[in-house]
Amino acid sequence: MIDITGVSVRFGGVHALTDVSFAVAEGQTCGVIGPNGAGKTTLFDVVTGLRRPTAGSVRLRDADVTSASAVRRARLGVRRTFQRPQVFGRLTVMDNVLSALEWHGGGGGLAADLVGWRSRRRLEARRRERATDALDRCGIADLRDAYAADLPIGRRRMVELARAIVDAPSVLLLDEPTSGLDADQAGLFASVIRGLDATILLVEHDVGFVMDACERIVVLDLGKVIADAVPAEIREDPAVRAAYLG
Ligand SMILES: Nc1ncnc2c1ncn2[C@@H]1O[C@H](COP(=O)(O)OP(=O)(O)OP(=O)(O)O)[C@@H](O)[C@H]1O
Repeated sequence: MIDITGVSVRFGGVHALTDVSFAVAEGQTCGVIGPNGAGKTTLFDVVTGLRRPTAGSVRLRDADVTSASAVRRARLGVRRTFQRPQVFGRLTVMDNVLSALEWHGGGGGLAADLVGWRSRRRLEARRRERATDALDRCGIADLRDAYAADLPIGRRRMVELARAIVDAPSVLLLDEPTSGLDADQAGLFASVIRGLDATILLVEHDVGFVMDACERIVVLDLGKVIADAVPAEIREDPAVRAAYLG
């Protein structure tokens, strides 16, 4: 589902990633851990199309997307959240989530102008239903009319998650999802992603959360994969303990 083969990224003399290869099977949740500067964000940028690798290839759902734009990957069902939640501060929570459906031809935009008002109203009602469902699942239905800019970071993170899941993503990349969340919110976050029918790649510093939420963990250190195994094995791996877990 996600196939990363021989990916290297250089920034001048810095080798951010060196010959990174691993695959995530359909429906699997795979954690990526490693110390600061290990290359985790660069890897996400390569998978989502924000950065072209210096070498290697990326395949998503059997399509080689190494040279594909971020927009094309989004059309294949790839969604992402960021270390600092990316939401529209001047839109309400509901509009933030609706806008994630808008561009996809989910009933809004120019296409909607071509259909009669009855169909349009039906499509609009369907979009609102889907957005409401995403807000419910993320525990922020009561905040639907609040402006995103007025929310604390934990809530903004849930708005970003609602935006990411509203369109039933096939591939979801989560960059430090629990940062800024309290224990209850992190628990809710874990249960939301567990309920998704998506292949998930997750970067996270909270090792407990990763061990709990992921079926598999890839460990990066200085741009290289130093381990790739199930959580129990990762916990016992001497190289991982030395580099990261301590
Ligand atoms: N745009 C850039 N220009 C130059 N060097 C960069 C750039 N982006 C990242 N790097 C370098 O590449 C390496 C990997 O960085 P990256 O941000 O991917 O690591 P990370 O594992 O996500 O770190 P963190 O946990 O701190 O977010 C680091 O040495 C970083 O300084």
